[in-house]
Amino acid sequence: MPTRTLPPVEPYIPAPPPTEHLDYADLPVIDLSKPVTAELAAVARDAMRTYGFLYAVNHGYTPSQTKRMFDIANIPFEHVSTEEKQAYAGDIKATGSYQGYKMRSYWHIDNGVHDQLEHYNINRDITKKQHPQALRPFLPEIEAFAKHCHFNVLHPILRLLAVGLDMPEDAFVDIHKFDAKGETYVRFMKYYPRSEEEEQKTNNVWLKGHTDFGSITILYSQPVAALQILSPDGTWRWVKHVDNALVINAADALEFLSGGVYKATVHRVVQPPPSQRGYTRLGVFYFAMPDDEVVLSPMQEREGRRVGASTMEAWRRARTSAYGKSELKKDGSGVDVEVINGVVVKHYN
Ligand SMILES: O=C(O)CCC(=O)C(=O)O
Ligand SMILES: [Fe+2]
Repeated sequence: MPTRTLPPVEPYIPAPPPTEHLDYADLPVIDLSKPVTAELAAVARDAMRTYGFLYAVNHGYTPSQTKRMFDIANIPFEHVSTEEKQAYAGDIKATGSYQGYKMRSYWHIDNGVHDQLEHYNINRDITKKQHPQALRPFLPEIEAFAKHCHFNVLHPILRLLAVGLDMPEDAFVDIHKFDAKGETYVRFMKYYPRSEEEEQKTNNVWLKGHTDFGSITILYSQPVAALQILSPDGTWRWVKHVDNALVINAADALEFLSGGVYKATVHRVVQPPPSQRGYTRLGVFYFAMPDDEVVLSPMQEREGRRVGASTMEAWRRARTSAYGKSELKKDGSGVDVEVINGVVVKHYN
């Protein structure tokens, strides 16, 4: 086979790891090169039942393949003009759909302070939308990346989580088809340092505590400490960077479908520790969700903690439109609450 020369890309240089000692969450590790066995399924099940988070290793990309994806992920932020970004911005709140740029300042965080982060979101069907000029040479690699996430990570994890509930191995896989109508997508995300005033007014919160609305979120581990999860004991703990590992979390749709067994765990993004301040923070994600027409009710008879009954399409549109608006009500403990499609959704500081 002839070897293809890949288009050159400017390297993205990430921040060095933090020098501080941080209180890290102790998350279980799943080795994706191992076959689906009852033992491995039990580890995945217990992780998703208690923490709602786990690490996956040996997913099949070498460190240099992963690094190349981070280099590509930086392009939409650093090599596209503001005018061109605006032309490719998604109308997220009106359409309830993430496609294209989420520009900086689009969301309200707290006390009049808006976010300092940009996304570029790409449906796994990369032909659904046009993309900025600078990204076009890399679309074949982005498409291959989406397939890698879908078939080499998402499906194996979903198989373990189905077996963990004594369901047929493909019960979740069958409602996460690559070619079905749905919004499972790749996200590139860049956070920019904020002013001291913004830090103070938001209590150092960059992205409020939330659950993701899909089934599984896949995050490519990166060195800037900022992601925290709300642990079962009620304390926020940092997520530690593990080279070439994936941080995987359960989200709303999986909680609904599993009758509340798998927890859509609350997580947030805060100002990094002092040794990493002043750096940008680049993220690469795959946000997976069931196919649009799937009804989000328990697939087995179980006592659900939280049960939704809308379709995935209705749920994702409602959650996406609602995010980052300013007029939220606080509950007794100061947490912002809103009711979406009959389900209470909270946003934590
Ligand atoms: O940047 C991160 O580490 C997490 C971002 C996140 O939680 C989200 O985009 O839903
Ligand atoms: Fe999230």
